[in-house]
Amino acid sequence: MASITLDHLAHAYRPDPRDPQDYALKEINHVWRQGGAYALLGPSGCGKTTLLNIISGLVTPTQGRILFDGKDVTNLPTEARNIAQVFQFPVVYDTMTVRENLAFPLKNRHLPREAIAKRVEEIASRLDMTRVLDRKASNLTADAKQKISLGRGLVRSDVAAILFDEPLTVIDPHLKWQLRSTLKELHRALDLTMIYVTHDQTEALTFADTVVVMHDGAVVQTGTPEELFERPAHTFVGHFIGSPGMNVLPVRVDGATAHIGDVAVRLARAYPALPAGEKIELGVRPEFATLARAGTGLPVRVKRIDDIGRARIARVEIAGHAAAAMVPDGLALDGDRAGLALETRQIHIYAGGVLVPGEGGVG
Ligand SMILES: Nc1ncnc2c1ncn2[C@@H]1O[C@H](COP(=O)(O)OP(=O)(O)OP(=O)(O)O)[C@@H](O)[C@H]1O
Repeated sequence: MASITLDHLAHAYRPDPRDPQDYALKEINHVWRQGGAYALLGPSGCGKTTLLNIISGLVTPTQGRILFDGKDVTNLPTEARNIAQVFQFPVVYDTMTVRENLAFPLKNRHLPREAIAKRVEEIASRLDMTRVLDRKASNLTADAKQKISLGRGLVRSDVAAILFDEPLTVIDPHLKWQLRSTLKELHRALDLTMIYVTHDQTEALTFADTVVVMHDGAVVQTGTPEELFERPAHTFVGHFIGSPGMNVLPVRVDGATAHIGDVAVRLARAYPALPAGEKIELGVRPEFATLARAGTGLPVRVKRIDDIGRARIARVEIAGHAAAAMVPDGLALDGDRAGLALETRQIHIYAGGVLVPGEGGVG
């Protein structure tokens, strides 16, 4: 295992990159801690695979260095990096048994027979594959084959890191849920550095202690699932994480008051120095916005109410802008007029999409 440092790393596929848009991966500085469980989360095309390929050595970055435990590996090939990888689709030897498949990476490293047997049994048991250990891989389902791929990634205890690239794509939805928890348990038990690439927020948030969110080739936030939820560093993170995502409303801010059209909203902090020329927005998650009787809180019009099982969500309009809010049990509405109560401390202000910390704590 190793800590992995990305030092001023950037990558452009075109040979003559000039401006930021030419980079598939914009400059990133990051340390993947030894033993950490990380998710690399972002929509299709945001640069996740490019970054993963730089870590594994399949792509040499245009700029910057990559260090494993302080040693520069930027120009080392994949074989010299001691990385395990699990891809979207199964990579297994069909003619071998499950046991032989799992043992293969260890045999290659010339581990003693007893050590191999013990480790294979352990990994098979954790993946619930003990019963099929002596079956040929070719006779198994796609799900089971992908479990073998996961096992082959996990079986070596000496790897610098395990990289998972959307590993549950081919897995049946029911089993997917179970495997997500299994991977989390395996991380705790095996003490390996794991980097899990996905575009699925549920997968990222269940697996990772730290989530690295990417958007348009750049890392927009690195944090725990709680931090991403409670303090999105970018409006993209607010939108992308959460269901429904964060409300983002254009505002004019005057000290510790935001104005959404002619509706004034009191803020917990003051914003005396917002950059001129940037779009200023207020962000508040629906979970911190509660519908109330008309005449209390901020005036809104209710467009519709969606029942999403665990909660009822009101789709409202505030000063002409759409927003979502929670509907408390027992609230009786009179027509489409209602009030909106916002949790002041959970309101964030963004300039050009980026969180502005604000000053002091008002109220
Ligand atoms: N070999 C390549 N040559 C040129 N451009 C590439 C190459 N590979 C990726 N790109 C471009 O780089 C950008 C980032 O792609 P990348 O595959 O890293 O994103 P991703 O987040 O992994 O997306 P996906 O989940 O769809 O694979 C995209 O605009 C893509 O078109």
